[in-house]
Amino acid sequence: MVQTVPVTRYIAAIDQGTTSSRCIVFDAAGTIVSQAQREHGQRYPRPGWVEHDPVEIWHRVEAVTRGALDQVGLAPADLAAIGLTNQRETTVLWDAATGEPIGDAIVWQDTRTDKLIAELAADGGQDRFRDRCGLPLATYFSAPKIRWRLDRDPDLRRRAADGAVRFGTVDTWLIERMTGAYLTDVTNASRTMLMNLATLDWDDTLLAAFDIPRAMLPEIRPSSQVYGEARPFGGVPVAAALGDQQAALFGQACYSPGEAKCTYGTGSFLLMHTGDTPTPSRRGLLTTVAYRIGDQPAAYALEGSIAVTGALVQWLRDNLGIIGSAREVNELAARVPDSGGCVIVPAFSGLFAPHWRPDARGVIAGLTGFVTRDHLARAALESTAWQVYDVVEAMNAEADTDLTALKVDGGMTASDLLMQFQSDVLDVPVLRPSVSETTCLGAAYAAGLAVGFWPDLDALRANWAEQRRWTPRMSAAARAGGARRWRKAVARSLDWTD
Ligand SMILES: Nc1ncnc2c1ncn2[C@@H]1O[C@H](COP(=O)(O)OP(=O)(O)O)[C@@H](O)[C@H]1O
Ligand SMILES: O=P(O)(O)OC[C@H](O)CO
Repeated sequence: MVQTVPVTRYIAAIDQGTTSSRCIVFDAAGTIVSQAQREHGQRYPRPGWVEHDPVEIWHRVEAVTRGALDQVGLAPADLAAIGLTNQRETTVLWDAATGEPIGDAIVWQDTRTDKLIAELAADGGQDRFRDRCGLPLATYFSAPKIRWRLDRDPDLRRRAADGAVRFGTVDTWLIERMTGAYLTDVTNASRTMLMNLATLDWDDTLLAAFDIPRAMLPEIRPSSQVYGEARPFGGVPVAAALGDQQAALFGQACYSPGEAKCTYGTGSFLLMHTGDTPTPSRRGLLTTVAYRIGDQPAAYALEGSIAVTGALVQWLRDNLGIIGSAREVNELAARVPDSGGCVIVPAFSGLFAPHWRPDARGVIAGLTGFVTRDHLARAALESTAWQVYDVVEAMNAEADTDLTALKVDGGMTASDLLMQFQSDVLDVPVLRPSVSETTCLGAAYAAGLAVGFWPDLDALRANWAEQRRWTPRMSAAARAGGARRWRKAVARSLDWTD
């Protein structure tokens, strides 16, 4: 019998995130073979504005992809496919003929569209488009960012209507650079506020409400499908794209209704798989597409998006200087048994899920002469857990079934204190997998499925292994007392801006 020796044995996943781009090469067991990472610049031209240079992002992506291959002496021919995952909602415009960006990308955190959002919400309320796109009116999503650009440049609007200007989320921008194809994956499209969740196509009512021409939008495609050949990387098939939070859900093998993960980074994002029909939310969660594999029906998720979690730790480091590194927050917090009655609500850019209150601003409540920087460090970590608690409460009520365990990933899961406190306040086990790079892993899985590198979801599920588990230790009375104090602090953060 003649044995065939496979010549391509790896999948590369590119994760283009808010602060950095990374590329991780995985083998068939889902084990990391190599990785490279590079940061890109954050531009803050005015208060509340956040921009990225799309060309710089592309150069970082090129560099990390080559870097990850070079580290272990791999050539593009050793790859079966490339999978892409990306920061979501961030809005790029470029010239259809030249491919050159028109201005910088407007990042998801940017709040310049707050007046436009207030005007749109004045006519029908914040939830007026929820039944179509699953999202509340918020500065977070792409549609208001596109509209802001078109409103300020009549010539741009005219060219956009003629198809001479292209809009894309970061997946679209990078896929066009790699393959020449102009398309978006359905999970990214579901974050624009322009896609209808039922038809999975651009929605004429939403396009009219935001005054955005269809001619400037890409074709919506499944998340796992060969899109084209990556010309700068030896023609390897680009075979998946997913928003980064959906990719983490996929990498955590949450393939059945009720399975959930939370990714703790700059912000934190909890997604629960809800099956193959969209579940509407009446409690401030987002209804979003989880993934779509080829021509199979799409899977949907409920999402609780929290804008500021790890960013608060960075703020303690960079703005207050009470810690020298993110890791140090744990050393301070561990010196005290509790936060000394102090509660931080880090509503730096309003509160996202489940409150959606752009008028909120950060507060430190309960200050007394007793409170030290150790208590502040502890309160900072606890604020992450309480924000996730709010989202889980909404999720339980919405899904009509209580979460029984939470899979976690992301940079903040390095904090043992936070993970224990999270398990305590949620009263469920918190599980961290052996491969913590779930975002890249999810993109690799989706690409691998498209090219037959992995046969099916069962094979991917078999790769998931628990590395660490935290179980609840807190009394019900302590949990209830903490929740009460948290709710009072949240109430004090509201109605701050005019
Ligand atoms: N040991 C730690 N304890 C607490 N927070 C941490 C720790 N290490 C990193 N962080 C926080 O986690 C975030 C980085 O996580 P990461 O998953 O890389 O984020 P992102 O993908 O959003 O850039 C930073 O905001 C940092 O403050
Ligand atoms: O790039 P991250 O990890 O900060 O994720 C950003 C989210 O996709 C925003 O919705």
